[in-house]
Amino acid sequence: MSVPNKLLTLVLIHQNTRLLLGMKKRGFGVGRWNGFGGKVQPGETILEGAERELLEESCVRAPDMKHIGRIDFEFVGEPQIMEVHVFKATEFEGEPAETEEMRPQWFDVDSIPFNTMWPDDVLWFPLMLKGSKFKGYFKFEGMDKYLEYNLEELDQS
Ligand SMILES: Cc1cc(-c2ccco2)c2oc(N)nc2c1
Repeated sequence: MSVPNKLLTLVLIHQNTRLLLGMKKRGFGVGRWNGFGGKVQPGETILEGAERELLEESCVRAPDMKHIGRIDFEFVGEPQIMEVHVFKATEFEGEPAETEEMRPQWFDVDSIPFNTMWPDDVLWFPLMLKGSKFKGYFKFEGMDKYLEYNLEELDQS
């Protein structure tokens, strides 16, 4: 019996040579820098979920966020696939501020702290930064290692 995918969002704010990441303070992915996001709730669209999580986790709004990719994450031994929808924004309203969930910080795009991020990021962040659309799949065994992956850059035309 298969289970439906778990829908999640991930929002990156990329302004010229700087990228806004957050240090996850608790829960899933704690101790890693990542974009802002989380579970899509019943009754909201994926975009609404992305906007809500960005505001909750960083105190900023990004009305121009665009859907740039989807990455499916499977964990060995877990039936439910995490379907992560990635959004990118260049403009934002408000001031990034620490919340219970996240401690925001700006990074130069040439100094992204990949060693304290999810191991898949080093593969798809370059696509995100250059403005590509992409579709990915990673099979994780535990939190620190993926056994398989595929990553496809999609045509913009
Ligand atoms: C397995 C996994 C999950 C997520 C995630 C959780 C919530 C939103 O994304 C990731 O995010 C990144 N960058 N790699 C990730 C791997």
